[in-house]
Amino acid sequence: TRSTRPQRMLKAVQKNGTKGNPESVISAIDYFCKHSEWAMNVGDEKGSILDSVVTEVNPSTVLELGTYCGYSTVRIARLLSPGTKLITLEFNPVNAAVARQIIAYAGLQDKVILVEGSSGDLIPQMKERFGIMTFDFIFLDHWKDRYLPDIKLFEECGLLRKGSVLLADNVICPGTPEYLEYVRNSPRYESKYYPAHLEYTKVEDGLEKSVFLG
Ligand SMILES: O=C(NC/C=C/[C@H]1O[C@@H](n2cnc3cncnc32)[C@H](O)[C@@H]1O)c1cc([N+](=O)[O-])cc(O)c1O
Ligand SMILES: [Mg+2]
Repeated sequence: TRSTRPQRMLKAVQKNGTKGNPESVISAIDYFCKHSEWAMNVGDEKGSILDSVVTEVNPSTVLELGTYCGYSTVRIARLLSPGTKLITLEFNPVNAAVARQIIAYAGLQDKVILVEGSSGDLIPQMKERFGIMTFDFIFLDHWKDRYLPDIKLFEECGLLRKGSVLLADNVICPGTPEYLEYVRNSPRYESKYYPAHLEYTKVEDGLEKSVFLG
């Protein structure tokens, strides 16, 4: 059967990237998306904002929802301090298989735990399966109608602490109106919008950073 876009993206990484060099993997994916096929990676513009927030937080416990091809996984993992690992959740096995290879090509496999499954099922298992008490940093980039139910799940499972940072992609395009309304109106979060553009386009989009106040 015909290859998938993630599989074609992996080929481009193996062709144009340098093994063990995360920056070259990021550049190879951005080049592929700009010159061959658009894909829903967070991209270079929003990716730089992601980088700055990760660097500012310098998290010890990290969770990503929606690995897709591993582009933002590589962006985040390359910035983590030695010994810190990020957990990333992906329920499409074909995408997960591509992401594992892209993460390994970047040489970051020892800093990433990719778990296949849905966030709704896996979030309640974080404590028992991975010994996580609370997350310092969470990147939301999965199905947009899952952002709100999953943030409520984080609260119910006691996975947030005073100062936990949630960074959400696509709050304008495709948009996550219910999530935005929740974090911007809840007294339990301090929220800030980072304006940017939809990856590889001129369409308005941005990231919402929400700090849990305890
Ligand atoms: O739809 C978008 N992203 C959804 C991402 C989806 C990816 O996360 C996984 N997933 C989903 N819920 C999951 C729950 N649990 C685990 N994996 C999950 C899916 O298997 C897919 O690999 C999107 C769309 C546009 N766009 O312009 O259209 C732009 C973007 O930046 C986007 O992020
Ligand atoms: Mg996105």
